[in-house]
Amino acid sequence: MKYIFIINPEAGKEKSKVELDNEIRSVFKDTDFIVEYTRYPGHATEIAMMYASTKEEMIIFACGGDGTINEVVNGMYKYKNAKLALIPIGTGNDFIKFFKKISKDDFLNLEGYKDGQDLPCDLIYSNNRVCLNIASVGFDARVVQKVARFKRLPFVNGGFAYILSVFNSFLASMKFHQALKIDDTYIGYKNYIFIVAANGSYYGGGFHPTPDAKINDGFIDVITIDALSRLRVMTLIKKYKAGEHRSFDFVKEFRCKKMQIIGKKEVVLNMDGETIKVKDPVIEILEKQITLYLPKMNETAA
Ligand SMILES: Nc1ncnc2c1ncn2[C@@H]1O[C@H](COP(=O)(O)OP(=O)(O)OP(=O)(O)O)[C@@H](O)[C@H]1O
Repeated sequence: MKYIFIINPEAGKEKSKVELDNEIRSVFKDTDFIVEYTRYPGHATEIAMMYASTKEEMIIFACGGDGTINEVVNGMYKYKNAKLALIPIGTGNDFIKFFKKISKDDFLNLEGYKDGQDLPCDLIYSNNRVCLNIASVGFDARVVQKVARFKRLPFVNGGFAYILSVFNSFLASMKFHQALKIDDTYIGYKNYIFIVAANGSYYGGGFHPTPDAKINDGFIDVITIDALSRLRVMTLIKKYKAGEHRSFDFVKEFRCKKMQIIGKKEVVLNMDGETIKVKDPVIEILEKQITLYLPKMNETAA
């Protein structure tokens, strides 16, 4: 078995990359391991693909935040010889919050991977890309898209870019006029704030849109939020963050294998923090497409 560590030196701030590097060299010293550092956005996809396509049995460790996981998954998901492990040294690390019985410290403890366990996991597919966690269209996708733009400004770091982006998106129209196709059911045009298609259950720094979503059940959990006034949105954000929004009549839930978001114009589609502009995206589940390699724990993870 080969162990490939792909480290994003720009991710998060907590765990020092030097410390992680030393730990890898100490814990994995008697194994066949390689440590690679990303040098630019998108590089983790290239590295993961380069190794996974050799067809050798391997575990690829995505060391970073959710953006790094997304890049690594996109490079390796077609190759069954490669499993994915997660070392959450990013800022939000929302994907791993799905695992109630494995803490962030467990994921960070390299010793735990000597005797880990496999969990086949679904992926969400759209427009030649996959994501492990959550895809969305509407207000939150716009926020993600604008963060990247604000980050390019001088003296603007990630946190400030996020605040600027939320503020800016809040001032723009918050109505997205879309029709939906959920499996074979057509739902006519309506104004939404956003539409979330989830495999995992947390995103955006701890928001909990789909508390019942399971990463290995073969389904996409969809929630839609109808257009509301800005004041109403502000009063409800806390409930949305806590996952307590589902009883409101402006929230609808669906579970499906495939959906389409239909509109007159292109939409911004967010897939785990990566955004693309597309017309009428089809979003579908790829059942058990990837194997997660989880650190040792006492009970089953999902
Ligand atoms: N060497 C690099 N220089 C600049 N950016 C990089 C480099 N390597 C990777 N990136 C980019 O860094 C971005 C942020 O990474 P990531 O999402 O993993 O960390 P984070 O934002 O701290 O965590 P989270 O998404 O969990 O909040 C990714 O979009 C990735 O493309």
